[in-house]
Amino acid sequence: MEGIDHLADERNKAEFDVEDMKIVWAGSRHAFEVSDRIARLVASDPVFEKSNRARLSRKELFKSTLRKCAHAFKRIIELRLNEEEAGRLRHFIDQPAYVDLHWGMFVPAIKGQGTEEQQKKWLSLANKMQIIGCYAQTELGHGSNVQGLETTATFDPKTDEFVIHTPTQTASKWWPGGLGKVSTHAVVYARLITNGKDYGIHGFIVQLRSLEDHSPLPNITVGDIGTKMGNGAYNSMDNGFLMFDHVRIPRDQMLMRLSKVTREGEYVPSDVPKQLVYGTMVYVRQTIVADASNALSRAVCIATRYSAVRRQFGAHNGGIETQVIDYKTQQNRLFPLLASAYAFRFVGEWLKWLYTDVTERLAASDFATLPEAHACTAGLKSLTTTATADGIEECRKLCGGHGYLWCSGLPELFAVYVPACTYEGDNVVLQLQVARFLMKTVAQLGSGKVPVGTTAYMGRAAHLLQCRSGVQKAEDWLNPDAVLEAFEARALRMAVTCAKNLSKFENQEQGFQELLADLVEAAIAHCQLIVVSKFIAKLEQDIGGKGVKKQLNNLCYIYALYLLHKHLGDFLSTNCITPKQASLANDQLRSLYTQVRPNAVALVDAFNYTDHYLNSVLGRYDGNVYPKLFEEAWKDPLNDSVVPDGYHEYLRPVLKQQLRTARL
Ligand SMILES: CCCCCCCC/C=C\CCCCC/C=C/C(=O)SCCNC(=O)CCNC(=O)[C@H](O)C(C)(C)COP(=O)(O)OP(=O)(O)OC[C@H]1O[C@@H](n2cnc3c(N)ncnc32)[C@H](O)[C@@H]1OP(=O)(O)O
Ligand SMILES: Cc1cc2nc3c(=O)[nH]c(=O)nc-3n(C[C@H](O)[C@H](O)[C@H](O)COP(=O)(O)OP(=O)(O)OC[C@H]3O[C@@H](n4cnc5c(N)ncnc54)[C@H](O)[C@@H]3O)c2cc1C
Repeated sequence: MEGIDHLADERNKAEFDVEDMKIVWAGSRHAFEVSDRIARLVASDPVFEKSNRARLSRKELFKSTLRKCAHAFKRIIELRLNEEEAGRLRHFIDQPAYVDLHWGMFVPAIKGQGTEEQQKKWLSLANKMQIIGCYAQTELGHGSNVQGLETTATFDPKTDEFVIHTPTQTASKWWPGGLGKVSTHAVVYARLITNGKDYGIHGFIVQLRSLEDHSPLPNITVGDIGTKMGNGAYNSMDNGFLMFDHVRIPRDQMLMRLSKVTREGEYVPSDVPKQLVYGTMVYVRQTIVADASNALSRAVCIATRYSAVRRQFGAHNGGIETQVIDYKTQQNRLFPLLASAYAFRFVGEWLKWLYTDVTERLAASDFATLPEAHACTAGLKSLTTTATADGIEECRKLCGGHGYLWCSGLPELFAVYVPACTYEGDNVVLQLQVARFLMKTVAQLGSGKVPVGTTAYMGRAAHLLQCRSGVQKAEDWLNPDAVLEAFEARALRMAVTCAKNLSKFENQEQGFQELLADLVEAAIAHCQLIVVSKFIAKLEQDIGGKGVKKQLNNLCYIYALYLLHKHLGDFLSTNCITPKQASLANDQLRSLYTQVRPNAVALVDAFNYTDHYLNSVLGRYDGNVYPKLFEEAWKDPLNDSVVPDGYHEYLRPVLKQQLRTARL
């Protein structure tokens, strides 16, 4: 059976050019070529083997992670990989590690918040990995409430130093990745106190461990917070705790790009918005949105290929059974996830553009778009990670019993991914930031201030608050204007209803707390509109390749109509559509599923994942699932011996006892 492509028939059915779709998925030919080359490089290197991760103890897993990171760094230098290639290498190695935080948060925090002088000093060390850093913000007692952090950094003018201190147990840093066992340095967020006054949260570079023997420096207590969910999974990461007992650092280790403390201890506030101290989080949230499509597409690739291989029922007169992918229920669960993977890809591309744009504006002292960038990164991070975590679990169920096996690749993917709903901002807390932004925008309607960017639609409130959908037949739901109008009207009406209910409260903050659940739903409606509108905007671009645009068109409308169906209560209760129009949307959705069906396997092939990266018996490119499931089963340590360890001590006596009792 080796060498046979069990999915060849599926691939032959495709009505578009997969190679062209690969370019669209990657973002450009260049991006495709880099990813393809680096993925193969990783797959062919035995050090990056990962198929046995679940069987390693925590210590073995951690050591193997250190080995992989060291080997990766060696290869990066040997092959002179540039920043983009090195990033892809870490991505395809696919093992959470301290390097994610070093490159993903420590370096960006210094870039964003350090002065030029500080950048020169610290980045030259960090870029060569002569120091390794992490991002130490969250504490045992506070994560979401950043303003509630307790760690203090008190300026001592006598010695020109800050004294970093953990005043209570709840002030201990708790969670930072890479902190537990690896980082030599951290950007520590602490309350800045000078001349007896508390100036709130600021970032400080603090050395934690000796560069000679790696032992913690005096008055620093540091360690790993313990094993996390799932075998393998995120346990390769040393999330840590950290306590300071009056640790002294030079004044120039406060990150001083935004605000400063002078030699005399005078606090010089920033002339830019103080929220820029949160800049690293905005950056990372943007990368997490881009990453959501990676995780979801991976799960969807496994579930789609397996659904084409798997057959149940429907055989007549000894014929073959039905492929489970042909059941409409399977399609109704799987294809919206396939469409979501593509949708998140394109909204991720757009968000990257928005982030670059706001960064350029900030450099030119234009802060006008900062609130929108914060709302978009927070809201889309929340929306895409929630949908991806739920989507991975749905893919596991789509694979039936075998999906529950570790070798399906899905349990580990879920366990690694699901904390994305919490880290970098709890998903509910983040949607509430969007809600605050929306309430402000609604309050300004009619004031002459025209909403722009992702809230531009609110400027058409007069129309959107009273319009009725003009859809009369199922195909009308393929009209972008009809879809956009329905999503815009729903989002606006939900936001306006919240604003009206809010206005009934004398105390606005009290009202906000009372209406939290409705506000989150309004924020989600706004974020879903963004994703739908960016997918539609993508279709307006010049996309070449045989049949590619047609497929993307189908996926776009599956995404939109699936959301409409899922949130029908919103659309009906806000009178944006009628029950008849909802039913027509459903008819159109079923028709789209039929059109996507012959292309499904090719649409996941377009992700161009190697078998190494997928690490899934069910998602193998060749579809040769059953013999490989047996191979994996035989590898399990329980099958090392025919009679298990413990038989003589614990099984035999029980069996014998039962036998004796039966004879009596
Ligand atoms: C790291 C590698 C990345 C690679 C990713 C790809 C692969 C991923 C795979 C694996 C890697 C995983 C790595 C995980 C690492 C995880 C790291 C972390 O979790 S770090 C810690 C993150 N912590 C948080 O996110 C905390 C959440 N809380 C907050 O952000 C804030 O406190 C808040 C809840 C948003 C605000 O609280 P509050 O209302 O108290 O606000 P204030 O602080 O008083 O501020 C009020 C005004 O400021 C505005 N605001 C708030 N945040 C921002 C911002 N970021 N930018 C701009 N403006 C902001 C807010 O809107 C208020 O405005 P006004 O109303 O006053 O106008
Ligand atoms: C795997 C992982 C890696 C991490 N890595 C890092 C790292 O590298 N560096 C770092 O500094 N931190 C890190 N963190 C910490 C992470 O950022 C926080 O856990 C996260 O911000 C959530 O904060 P919390 O734990 O305080 O949750 P809490 O705020 O305690 O949330 C608990 C519950 O309360 C709800 N809630 C809280 N506030 C409100 C509110 N205002 N309104 C309504 N509901 C609310 C939440 O929705 C949630 O349901 C990591 C966490 C994890 C899980």
